Amino acid sequence: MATLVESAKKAAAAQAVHDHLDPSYTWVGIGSGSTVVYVVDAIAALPRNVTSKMTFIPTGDQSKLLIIAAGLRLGSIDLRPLDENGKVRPLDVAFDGADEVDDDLNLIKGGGACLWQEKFVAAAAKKFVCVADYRKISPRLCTKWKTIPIEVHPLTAADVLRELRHLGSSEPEIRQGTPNKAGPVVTDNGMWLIDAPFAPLLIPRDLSEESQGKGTDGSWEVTALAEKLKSLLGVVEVGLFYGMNGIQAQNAGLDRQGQKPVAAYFGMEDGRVRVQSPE
Ligand SMILES: O=C(CO)[C@H](O)[C@H](O)COP(=O)(O)O
Repeated sequence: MATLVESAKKAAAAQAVHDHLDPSYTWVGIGSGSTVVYVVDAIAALPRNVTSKMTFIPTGDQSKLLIIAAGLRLGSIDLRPLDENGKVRPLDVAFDGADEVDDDLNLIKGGGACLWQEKFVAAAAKKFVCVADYRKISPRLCTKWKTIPIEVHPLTAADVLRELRHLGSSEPEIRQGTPNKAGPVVTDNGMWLIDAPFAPLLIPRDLSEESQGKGTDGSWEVTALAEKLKSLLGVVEVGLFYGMNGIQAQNAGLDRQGQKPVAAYFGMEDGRVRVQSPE
């Protein structure tokens, strides 16, 4: 029998696919993790004449195998077509899970070690839709999921750990593959992951104009911390999804800048699905 959490994930996935996978779409991003399995199930259950017109772009080896197993057409993020103006055509929609979602739709991702490709796919989509269960809802990031996953080049890991301690992360650690692999987890991109604990992060409305990205107690605002982490030599990507969503970025005339979802779907304990949209 499905557990409460699994039923919640499944309900959220079904609702998100129903609401956001328009039959006219042709390019669809598929994220990573256990919730995305239900997204793929919901898509595979659609009529074949709908899904056969679509190409599915994975965010790593797990989703690549899911797409193939479901009999859907596999594409690759680096093989997107160009539009009539020579610009790379955005994905119509991308679905992915999250480890924590705050009041402002900022996310922590990377619990499944796929964050770099996940961010590339999310940022390449007009609409990125987050699918999760009730455990992921949180007013501020690093409240329930207490560490930020950071993908680093292995040669730089020791230096990045030192820098993280300077930035206020208590005891950042290289993620280990135990018990399935001796030594560090190696990502789909051949990198290592550092899990960096931080005090709960702030969102812009917590701060005054002159705060410069930090609260009076020294806690970081999401964007300020994400940009600081990204600036460290050897950091490939940070598991904070922040800033604008794809639609907001397009409206601002930007390409590939949207990282936040246009909506987060949460399966709840009582069987309902709660939808969180930008305020
Ligand atoms: O970011 C991720 C993988 O890197 C996942 O989307 C995240 O960890 C959520 O996973 P799950 O659906 O299993 O809870």
